[in-house]
Amino acid sequence: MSFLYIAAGLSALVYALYYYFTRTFNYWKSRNVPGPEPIPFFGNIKESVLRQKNIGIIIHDIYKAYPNEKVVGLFRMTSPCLLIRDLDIVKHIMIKDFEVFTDRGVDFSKEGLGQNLFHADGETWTALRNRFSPIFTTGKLKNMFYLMNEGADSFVDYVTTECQTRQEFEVHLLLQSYTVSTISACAFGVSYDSLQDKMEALKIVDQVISSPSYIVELDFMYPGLLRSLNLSLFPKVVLHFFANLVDNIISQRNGKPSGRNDFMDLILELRQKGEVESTKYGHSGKTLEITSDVIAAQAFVFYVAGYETSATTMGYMLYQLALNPDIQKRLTEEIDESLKANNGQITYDTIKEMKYLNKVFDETLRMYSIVEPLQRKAVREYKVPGTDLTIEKDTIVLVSPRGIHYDEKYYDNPEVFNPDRFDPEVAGNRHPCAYLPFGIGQRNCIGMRFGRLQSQLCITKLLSKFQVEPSKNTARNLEVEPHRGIIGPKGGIKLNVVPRKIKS
Ligand code: HEM
Repeated sequence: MSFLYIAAGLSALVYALYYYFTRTFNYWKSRNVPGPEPIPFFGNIKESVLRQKNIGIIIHDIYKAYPNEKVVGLFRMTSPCLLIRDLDIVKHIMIKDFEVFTDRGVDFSKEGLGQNLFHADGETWTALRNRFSPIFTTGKLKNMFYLMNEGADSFVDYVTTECQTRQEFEVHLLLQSYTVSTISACAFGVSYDSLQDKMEALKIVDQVISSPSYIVELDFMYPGLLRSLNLSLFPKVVLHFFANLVDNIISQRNGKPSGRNDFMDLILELRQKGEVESTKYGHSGKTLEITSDVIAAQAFVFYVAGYETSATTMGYMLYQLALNPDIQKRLTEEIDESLKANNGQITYDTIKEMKYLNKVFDETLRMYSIVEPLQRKAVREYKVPGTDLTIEKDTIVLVSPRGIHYDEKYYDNPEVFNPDRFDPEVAGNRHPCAYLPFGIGQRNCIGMRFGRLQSQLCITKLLSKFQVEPSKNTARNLEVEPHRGIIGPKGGIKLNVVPRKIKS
């Protein structure tokens, strides 16, 4: 008898759980929005939750499966969200109707580094963006260029020494040593004594950030939970690391700019000036005091967003150059000419003037856009233009740059690496939302110019002395790492780095 009770109790529990974890699954059907069939608990992102596929690849697969749809309804766990495929709707959401989509929808505890530009929403984001935009201007970057230059020179010295004993490198990791040192110098004025120290610091922060944590999935299941429980996306060790780093730098500089012109100086300058006038990103209605917490949160986001994105872009770029020697030759010729014309010096302006370098860079990010998918949250009800659909307040909308970048409607033979797609006449005829590696609109990447500059400078210096070639271990079919939140090569990128025979 008791067996029957237990069996009945278990069945009721299973039914209750099944009901709970499928309760929303009629959401898109009832609104006539097409989309893939969700499965209990996981919705449409099971392989991402099980760390078998990167979330960016899953969203790209969904994009491909609905070639004739403007929008597709899907479920991240049990939460409905809408994938936007149509570029005119993308333009409305990201640019024209931005006031409805100011939020990214991953807001969390303010004390837990949540007051950073990437994750903050609402008035905090508006105030932060108004405040911090002035430190990313061309003038400020030019002042910082000397710091990047030093970093690139010491990186090339390091490669030169290493090349005496080996040819093959895992270039993704190698390039991270450069971006970590550059971002450390440009953001915090930290110069480590040796490359080994940099790699150690990188490993610690990187391991902590990328170690398996299911807090993101918790946020998918219960949007807003993290903020209401005052939880952070990041472990305490990361919070303490950045809080201590910032406190030390501020006290070393006596709370004032030191003249290094790095980000920390610029933030301290802002703090001295008091409130900013600019309201380009809207009226926040609230004043934002630049406290140590706010500085630590920006230091954190500049650090994380600054090293990995650029190192990954450069890694993929070298990979494609190794596989396409004609393109590498053309780029090397441009670099050699530019160096010759400028007495061997590379400046901010010479980088900007290297047209082919810029095209190779753009084509790399077309094939390998790093931040996938883009995300916004509707802050109020919204009628989706060109459809009969009205989305509710708090609906998350997604855009798949990778889906768009590999769509034959916008790019012929998208699997082929062809920098000439970015000839100004060709690129100028494309829809403004057909190329989105840095996002688009008012909430696009604030560090775009910094990321381009540090990557292009490093590639220029490296290719002025070395060439890259496939090695016997170079993967012909690079897979995307499923464990990380952004796009990156699974197992790294192995290439031979060979000193060039420079003609005298
Ligand atoms: C190749 C390098 C980089 C790539 C591909 C990249 C890409 C992106 C993308 C796609 C976004 C989201 C934009 C959107 O939702 O519309 C973003 C946001 C952001 N990026 Fe970057 N990024 C790069 C470098 C950097 C660097 C060097 C920094 C800082 C030093 C940085 C800081 C940020 C910040 C703070 C945001 C959030 C902006 C906001 O919400 O207001 N990024 N980035």
